[in-house]
Order: sequence, then structure tokens, then C-alpha cells
Amino acid sequence: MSSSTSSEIVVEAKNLGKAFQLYAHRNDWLKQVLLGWWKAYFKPFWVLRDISLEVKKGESIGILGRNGCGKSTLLQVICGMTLPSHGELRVNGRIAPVLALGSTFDMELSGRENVLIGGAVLGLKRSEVLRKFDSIAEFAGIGEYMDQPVKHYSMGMRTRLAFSICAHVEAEILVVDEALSVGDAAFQRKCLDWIDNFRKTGTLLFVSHSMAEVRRLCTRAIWIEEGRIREQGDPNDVIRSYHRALLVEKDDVQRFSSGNAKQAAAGE
Ligand SMILES: Nc1ncnc2c1ncn2[C@@H]1O[C@H](COP(=O)(O)OP(=O)(O)OP(=O)(O)O)[C@@H](O)[C@H]1O
Repeated sequence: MSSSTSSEIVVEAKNLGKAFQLYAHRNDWLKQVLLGWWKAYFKPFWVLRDISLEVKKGESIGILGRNGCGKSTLLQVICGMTLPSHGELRVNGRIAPVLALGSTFDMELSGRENVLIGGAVLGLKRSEVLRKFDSIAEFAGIGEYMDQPVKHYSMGMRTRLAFSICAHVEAEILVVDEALSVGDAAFQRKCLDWIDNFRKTGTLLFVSHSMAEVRRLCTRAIWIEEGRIREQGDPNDVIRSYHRALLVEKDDVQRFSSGNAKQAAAGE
């Protein structure tokens, strides 16, 4: 029996699965919209399967795994950006997802306008965003670009703005999906320092290919492989197993070219 009380658990997933709809032909999605009641014109591609996990308040979880194994999809499901196809999910607390927020920016609007929208999306009142605006702008450090349309920003500048908004919404759960990798060294250091402080009270979900960052920031690591949890536990142990597997496994191009074919061959 688990000794943690339900109030300590901020994320609880039971048998979570996510399938995307893959269409063999360009127009099949239209057929699906019009005739889907009669027959399915897509094949489900299961990206996450049978994920069960509990994240306790104050934990810092590092999620690792090879390209395309389902790390970002798992975080997107947890953040509510996409619905699970199977299983149950309970999230208890305000979530600030850095990369996801950046991807919802309105490219035609200025950084300033996106701060107002992004702050509201993450649950702040307009008056609160206005009160925090100078601090958000200072942390983002993009100067006069704050009044330029976001479509003129570099990827790093977008991420700076998204991180800065997330850092100001007093979230209980911070979700950082490889966001730091596009920032320059000075910004990365600033974010890591901020995350260090956040970890004293908040919960961190962190996807990274940098094992040094996972070791430094995380209290637990979860290794995802082909959409399933392969191993979880102490970051040093999980990273060791992951590295060992990477040394013996070849770079399997088929993972990307025929995910569906692979599932079909396995009779799924
Ligand atoms: N909207 C979508 N439609 C169809 N397939 C998708 C969609 N989004 C993701 N996928 C597929 O789901 C799988 C998992 O993708 P995901 O982005 O979660 O992987 P990841 O582990 O975060 O990879 P990386 O380390 O490369 O960022 C991949 O095969 C990807 O092609």
C-alpha cells in the first residue's frame, strides 16, 4: 500500500494510453469526418501505452528516452493539451508548461500582448499580469522586441518569453520540455537557478536529453521506451541503465518510418 496521502499526489495517471490517427491517403481525414460513422479511415498509432505513475508534491521528475519514444506526448497529456485515448488522469494544482505555452503564442501579436494572453491562459487575472509585467519583461530579457510581433522572434527568444511567463504565474507544477536547450548559456543558467529555487516548494516535470541536467535537477527519473515506462527510480540508476541500453541498441531508423507497420507486425 502506498504511504502517500491523496493530497500529496499532484499527478496520478492510471493505464494512460494515447493513440494518434494516421491516414494512409491525404483525403482520408475528410472521408473520416464525413463517413466516420460507417467505417474508420485511419489506423491508430499507439504512442503511449499503459502508463501508470504517481507524482508527489515537491518531486522533480526527469523523463528520458530516445527520440520519438513519447516523452513530449506524455507531458502534453498531463498538461491537458491533448486528451488521452485510454486510462485516467488526475492533476492537482496549477500547471505552467513552458514549451507548450510558447507553441500557443499568436505569431501576429507582440510579446507584450502574448504575455497578457499567456498569463490569462495560465490562470492570472489581467491586473496580476499587468502588475508583474515589468518583472516578466526583465526576466525574458528580449528588450525592445517585447513590442514586436512574435513571428519576428528567434526560437530562443520565444522560449525566453514563455519561460518568463511560466516563472511568474506561481504554478504548483512546472513542465519543462527541452525548453532550455534552445536558450543561450546565460539564459540556461538563469533558468536553472530559477528552477533550483522553484524546486524548494514546487513540483517539476522535466524532459531532457541532457543527463547532466537530469542528474542535477531531478529526484526521480522515468525512462520511456516505445510509449511505456521501462524503468524508474533514482536518476543515477536509471541513467546508467539507459546508457547501457543505448550502447547495445542500434540506431533504429524504422522507429520513425514505420511505427504503424511495426505495431501491425506485432499484431497490435
Ligand atoms: N499529432 C501527431 N500525430 C501523429 N503522430 C504524432 C503526433 N505527435 C507525435 N506523434 C508521434 O508520436 C511519437 C512520440 O512523439 P513525441 O514527440 O512524444 O516523442 P519524444 O519522446 O518527445 O521525442 P523527441 O525526443 O524527439 O522530442 C513519435 O513517433 C511522433 O511521430
